[in-house]
Amino acid sequence: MSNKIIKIALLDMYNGEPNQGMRCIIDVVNRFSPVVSFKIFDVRVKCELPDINSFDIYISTGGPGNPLIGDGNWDVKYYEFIDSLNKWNNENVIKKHVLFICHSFQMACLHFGLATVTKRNDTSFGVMTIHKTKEGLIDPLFEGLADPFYAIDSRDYQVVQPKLSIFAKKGAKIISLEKIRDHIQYERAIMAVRFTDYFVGTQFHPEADPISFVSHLRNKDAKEKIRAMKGKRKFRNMLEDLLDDDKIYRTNETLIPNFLRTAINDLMKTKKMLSN
Ligand SMILES: NC(=O)CC[C@H](N)C(=O)O
Repeated sequence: MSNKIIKIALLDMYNGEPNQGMRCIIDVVNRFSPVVSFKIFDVRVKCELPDINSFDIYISTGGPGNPLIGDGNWDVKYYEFIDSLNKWNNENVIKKHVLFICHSFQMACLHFGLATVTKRNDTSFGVMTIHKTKEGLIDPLFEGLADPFYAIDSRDYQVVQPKLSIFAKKGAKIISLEKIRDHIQYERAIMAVRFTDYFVGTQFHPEADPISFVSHLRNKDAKEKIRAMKGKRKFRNMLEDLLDDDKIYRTNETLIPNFLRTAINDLMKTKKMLSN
């Protein structure tokens, strides 16, 4: 790995399965290449986790399957690693910044005891509207995004039933929610949480770009499944949403860049402070 100032660890949670997430995350991270370098860790297949002393920023990806179940090995090590990052932040001036995406977000919510994770009645897949909460309106992660904004969602599970007393005790905040579904009696799922000043997570995929979505639809079975699920008109509307500059492109160009910029600025400031 090169000597660039800021080191990013990508925690690959895809369990060896083909996915669009890794390419999209690498694409966004590479926009910061003058100042950052990155290394990938295969958490679920190889049980790989980084050395905490060697990396500044961590992005933990989405992944397949039930977030409540691991193999008793990688999941235990993963949770221990998250605890060690948290402990580090409580004890050190130079902080470790972490972004949890989708599967990792669900696991983090469970681990911190903030909410329940249940299986949805149906798969959520496509371009969704994401609503900022009052806290979300002022969170730097969403700066430059409208309310609501748009994101790609791809999941069978949901984070629901927040334990508000635990949120209050830990200082965690719900920063976005699912769309309001008037005619359906379901609880709105939690779509993003600020766990601490340095840990934040989203249920949706902020890394997704329109190309990744279209590539997924080149698989005939996937396309048919989604078209059947949504109906022809909604499916076509979704394709149109993909081309809109203010929707998926905007989220891709804004959210992870906000996370990285905030983290890089903080790291440069504290590192400089210590070297003075
Ligand atoms: N894309 C994802 O990370 C999905 C998360 C989880 N496996 C679910 O189905 O809800």
